Amino acid sequence: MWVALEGSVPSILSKSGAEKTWGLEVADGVSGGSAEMEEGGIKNEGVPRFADASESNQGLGGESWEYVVQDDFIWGRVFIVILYLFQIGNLECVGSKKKKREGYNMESSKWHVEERSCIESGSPEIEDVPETGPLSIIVLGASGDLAKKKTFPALFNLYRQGFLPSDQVQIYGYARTKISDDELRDRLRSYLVHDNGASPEQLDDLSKFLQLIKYVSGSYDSEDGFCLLDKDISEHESKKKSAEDSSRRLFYLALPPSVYPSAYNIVLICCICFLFLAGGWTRIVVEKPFGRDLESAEQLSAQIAELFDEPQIYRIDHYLGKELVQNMLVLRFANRFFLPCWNRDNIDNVQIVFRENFGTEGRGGYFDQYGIIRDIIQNHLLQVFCLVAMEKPISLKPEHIRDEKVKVLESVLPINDDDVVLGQYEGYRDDPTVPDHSNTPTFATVILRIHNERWEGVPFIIKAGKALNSRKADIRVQFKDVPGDIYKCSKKGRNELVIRLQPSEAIYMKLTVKKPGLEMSTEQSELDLSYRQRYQGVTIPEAYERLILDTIRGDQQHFVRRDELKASWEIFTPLLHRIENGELKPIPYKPGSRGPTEADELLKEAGYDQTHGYTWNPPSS
Ligand SMILES: NC(=O)C1=CN([C@@H]2O[C@H](COP(=O)(O)OP(=O)(O)OC[C@H]3O[C@@H](n4cnc5c(N)ncnc54)[C@H](OP(=O)(O)O)[C@@H]3O)[C@@H](O)[C@H]2O)C=CC1
Ligand SMILES: O=C1O[C@H](COP(=O)(O)O)[C@@H](O)[C@H](O)[C@H]1O
Repeated sequence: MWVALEGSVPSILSKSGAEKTWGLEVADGVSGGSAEMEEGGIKNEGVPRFADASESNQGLGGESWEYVVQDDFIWGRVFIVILYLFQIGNLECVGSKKKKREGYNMESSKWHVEERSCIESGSPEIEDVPETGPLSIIVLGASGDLAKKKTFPALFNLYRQGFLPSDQVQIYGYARTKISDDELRDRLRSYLVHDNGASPEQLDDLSKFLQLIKYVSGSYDSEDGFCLLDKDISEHESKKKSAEDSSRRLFYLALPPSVYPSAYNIVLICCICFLFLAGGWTRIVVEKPFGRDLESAEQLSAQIAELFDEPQIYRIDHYLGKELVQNMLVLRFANRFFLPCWNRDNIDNVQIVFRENFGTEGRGGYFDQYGIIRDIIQNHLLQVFCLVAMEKPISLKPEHIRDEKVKVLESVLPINDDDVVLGQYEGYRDDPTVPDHSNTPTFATVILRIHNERWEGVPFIIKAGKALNSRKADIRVQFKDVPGDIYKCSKKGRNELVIRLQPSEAIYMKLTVKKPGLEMSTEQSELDLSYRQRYQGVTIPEAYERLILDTIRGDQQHFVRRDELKASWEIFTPLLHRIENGELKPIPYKPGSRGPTEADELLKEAGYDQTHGYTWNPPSS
């Protein structure tokens, strides 16, 4: 007999045969329920759903896993969950609540705002729970690069600003590496404050913050480490909780994506009892790249959807946490200037550009499996593209915004090979972890074309490259020439709105003015909103800091929804497969250059008119 629990899968993954079985072996006697096969995978209906092994859920076509419970610890939890469910009485009711809560119509593959409003009122673990009470932040992969460079520093900054009060928060690092609490703290120290230049106050905060961190060593395919982790979390919760408090568990997967499926399992075991009994919430943050192409991304999405509700899943894209990316919708929709001219009648072309002046630097092995399109374009730049090109959402509700993002992604036409230039910097293959004949692009320019009323005919030129001549990311909206131009402005250059995402955040508008003096001549100048100058003394938060805070607050606006992810992979998968099949080859370029000259030619062909003799320099003070 097998029991499948909604959103909850017990311990121990063991590979099974051709069938995927989410189940938990229990004593005979419980029966009923059914597994329902729907698009994108299996949805568990009702909580819990009981099914014989013979009628267990069918696989998704990929690898299959069987969950088998191995110890009393889990048994205890299952028993408690069943008791709880009987206590609340109506199992069907819970199941339908879940369905509404998810708001995802599997038949049409669409999210429905109406249903999502049920989420707001009907999702106890997301909306109805006060955002107070013990908060456990669990960083899986705590020994890794992302954790030390981004996750823990972001947590430290949040702590310093009072968002992680020590009377509520405990931070856990989890990884296989066998180190002590203090060893992890020592590893992190230099990433949290600079050795020289830290104030006594910072150092004091640092030592208090480090005391909030505990480390648990364990694997993802046995329950030992997890049991320890869970025990610790439960102790923390019972110590810090008062009667009205709820428990909050945030799992941050700072792990290679290949580990995700087994990590979800661990996370679930951690949550199963507490979720039902303590009335708190569990959220899970997953990093990009989420899949390698449409099929693998959908498979990962189906796996995670079997275990968690969409409102619990935070697919992080740190570009969505950057100040000027977050400003994009404000700029577009809160300014009368831009509303009437943001369209094909006025805009000639749009560029979204990411450049780095260093190569893959020790990450060659990882990078070579993905390439620049998967590393930067399919996620970071495409998210920026959505914010530039989407229609105005009905409101600022996360679902309204994400609905518009999906719509514009779905309006992108298939990419034409003539609209692509790929490059690979010379020396990339010298990295011992990169194969000698690697066809992986480290540079790409791709033109996206949108088939809708606003943008028909306007090329969106998306460019990203490593080992180029500078490090910057910006959005460049180039306007058309002035009709009936009496000043011959177009000879000097077109109007451009530039949003400099980094470094030196700025928004500037290139425009034609009269050259000061006695003569009547024109020149290019700019209206310049340089953040450093305009917002002196204001610290711009790090992207991760902002996004982690959003996860604690339960705000999904700046996270990627499942259907967004699918639509983004639909755009790039055919191109990626052509590259993998060797149908498209990267052109070599010199490190420190602008990339292949063919990319500049493509830019010109697309209509971009470069302003010669004009450069914008960020103000020095
Ligand atoms: N690093 C970065 O700057 C960025 C990373 N990301 C994403 O963040 C995630 C983590 O990246 P990063 O920290 O660089 O990755 P790492 O390669 O540093 O891996 C993180 C940790 O995961 C554990 N790990 C590695 N391989 C396995 C395995 N096969 N099975 C179980 N555990 C494993 C290791 O810990 P241990 O051996 O101790 O268990 C390691 O310390 C990835 O999805 C990456 O794409 C996204 C943006 C930027
Ligand atoms: O996700 C990634 O982003 C970084 C660039 O991030 P940024 O915030 O410094 O612009 C990139 O270096 C890395 O290759 C990629 O995985």
